[in-house]
Amino acid sequence: MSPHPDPEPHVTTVHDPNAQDPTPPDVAVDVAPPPTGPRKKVGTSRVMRTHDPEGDAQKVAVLTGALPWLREFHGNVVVVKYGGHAMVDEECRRAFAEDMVFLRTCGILPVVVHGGGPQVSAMLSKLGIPTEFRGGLRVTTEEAIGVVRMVLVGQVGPEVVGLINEHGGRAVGLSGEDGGLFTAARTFAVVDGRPVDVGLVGDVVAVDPTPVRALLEAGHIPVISTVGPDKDGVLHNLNADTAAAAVAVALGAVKLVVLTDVEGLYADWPDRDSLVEQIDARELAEILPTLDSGMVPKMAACLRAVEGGVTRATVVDGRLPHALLLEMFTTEGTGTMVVPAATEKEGTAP
Ligand SMILES: Nc1ncnc2c1ncn2[C@@H]1O[C@H](COP(=O)(O)OP(=O)(O)O)[C@@H](O)[C@H]1O
Ligand SMILES: CC(=O)N[C@@H](CCC(=O)OP(=O)(O)O)C(=O)O
Repeated sequence: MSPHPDPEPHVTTVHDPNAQDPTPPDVAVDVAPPPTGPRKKVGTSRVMRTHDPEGDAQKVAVLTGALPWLREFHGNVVVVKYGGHAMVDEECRRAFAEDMVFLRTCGILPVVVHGGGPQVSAMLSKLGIPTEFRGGLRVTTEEAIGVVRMVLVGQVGPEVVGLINEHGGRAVGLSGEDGGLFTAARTFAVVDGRPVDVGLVGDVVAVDPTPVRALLEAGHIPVISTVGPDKDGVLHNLNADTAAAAVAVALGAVKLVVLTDVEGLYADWPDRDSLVEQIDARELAEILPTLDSGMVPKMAACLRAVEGGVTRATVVDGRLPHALLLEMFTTEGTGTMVVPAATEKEGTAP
């Protein structure tokens, strides 16, 4: 994998934080006090320091290496799509929550759009309602949409909010039905190049970011559940990748990070040697029709984001604790990064 392009100190972002997303005022984030670390106590009060010059040099390199990225992202929105498959492991859930609090504490504005496909499937099966996916989208009947809403808005959303708050964040949940956030329009899946009816599944055709901006301004971490009404008020099931891309574009995010259960995009799935590190929008658009179902909404979302002005969209392995921090604050990054077509060879902006 080739490294991410080096950040330049003079780099400007496409997004003007002062115009749209004010840097939070001194946000009160209730984080735990810094740990004192494994220091050796002698007697009752004296603490002896062990010398580890190599370890110290590594720590300094990590901290100073993060500086250009901190500068780049500070005051800007980063949309994080937290996939249902990335939520299962306890350690990864904790790491995800810590990462959200880390970003917010650094003055970056994370907005979480959560999935919950496996959790919806589990509930449907518990209720004896058959379910299937076509072209990566759940075929959603009138019976199923109630369950989708119940699971995403009533279960998974509050769980993600609770998780972040347990780790010192101030997350607030909202769904596409709240404050006119999403307007959906019925859409189709594409299977073998042909449109296929999947029932009450919508594309996000309009986003009113006002409620999300209000939460950001008040110092919160918005956590969005992806159901939304169409213009007639009929509730639709929205793929979370698609919705995350729409939110990222509407908020002028600098970055969309999609956390999933695979290292990134494999050009020749399932050949594990074919992991793509970087791909530009033009090439992605070409290969999109050839991809397998799970990756289609994900890569289509990344494409939509960068075509809509988001500087970078990345698919990252959410099973790796703190993969998001690695992706955002190291030059090497991790996962698959989608960049706008025009900047493919430039290699300067982070
Ligand atoms: N070309 C590909 N590269 C990577 N993963 C792929 C590819 N094609 C299909 N997949 C599958 O897509 C899955 C991710 O999609 P999905 O299960 O919908 O994730 P999530 O719940 O995070 O949205 C991967 O676990 C993998 O099994
Ligand atoms: C239309 C459609 O497929 N909606 C998804 C919404 C949840 C989702 O996208 O969850 P993941 O991100 O975990 O896959 C579903 O019903 O499963």
